[in-house]
Amino acid sequence: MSSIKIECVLRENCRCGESPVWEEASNSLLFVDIPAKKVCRWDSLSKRVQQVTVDAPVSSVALRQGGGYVATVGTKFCALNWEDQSTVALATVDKDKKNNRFNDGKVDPAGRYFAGTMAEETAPAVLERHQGSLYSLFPDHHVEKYFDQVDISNGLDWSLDHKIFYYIDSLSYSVDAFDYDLQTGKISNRRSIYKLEKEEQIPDGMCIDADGKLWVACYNGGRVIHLDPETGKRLQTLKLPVVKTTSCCFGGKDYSEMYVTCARDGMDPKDLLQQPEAGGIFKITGLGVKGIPPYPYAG
Ligand SMILES: O=C(O)[C@H](O)[C@@H](O)[C@H](O)[C@H](O)CO
Ligand SMILES: [Zn+2]
Repeated sequence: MSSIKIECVLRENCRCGESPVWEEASNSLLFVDIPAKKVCRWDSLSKRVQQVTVDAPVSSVALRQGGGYVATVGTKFCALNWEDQSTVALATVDKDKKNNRFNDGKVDPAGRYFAGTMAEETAPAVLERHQGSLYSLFPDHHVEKYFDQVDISNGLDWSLDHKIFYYIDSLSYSVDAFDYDLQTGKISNRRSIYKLEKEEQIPDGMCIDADGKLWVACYNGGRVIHLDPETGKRLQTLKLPVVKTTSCCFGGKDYSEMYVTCARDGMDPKDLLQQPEAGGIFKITGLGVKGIPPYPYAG
């Protein structure tokens, strides 16, 4: 019998922590604080955090084949050199939409960096609707656009056989699936596989586990829900002591631990007093399921 343990391992006071990614080579968790324009790297052994500050909101980070990282900064896909703290733009999207920025992003099993955009928020989940699009940066640095009319482009991952792409547009309150062609990176046949219940609030970041099941962080819901994408059933709910849970990934030894990010922005002083760990990094152990390593960007 495994017993689930949920603990805050880092009190980072992120305004909006997001995009947790495990880097096995350094035993570290990478994540971003979007409005603070920071990419952070928490060493799970030394418990120290390093950070790189960039010049625009940074909404996701990913590993890069051959070393270093890639990140979505403002409306740019960028390469990030940790040593000299420099970023180099690889491509820019939404040039005609000055109020847009990237949001969540993740690399597909073939090494393409997928990320979507949204209009900048005036308050959490308050924004001009339908301004976002979903894109991917191919290894040769060209960008493909999949669709527009997105509200808040969020969680994404791929099935273990690479034949399905899972995607969340937060304000649809739905987890969607597409058929996925790994060779071409094309998506088709969009359908909903899970509609959130009212108390689950807003679906945000997401990851897949080694059994092919999904874990979805629920913003304002203070939880991560465990979904079976084949039956559309919720299998489990993990409740956290913070309400603005934003994303999750597996990491640690053999990817047996789950890491969860969360936000502080949008909380009033009373809530912040009651949730002193808001904006921190949570580790969940004893889930009895493992994750899979993140794919590195191949360009
Ligand atoms: O992290 C994100 O995905 C958005 O940038 C955040 O602002 C919130 O999560 C969003 O408001 C919830 O819908
Ligand atoms: Zn998000």
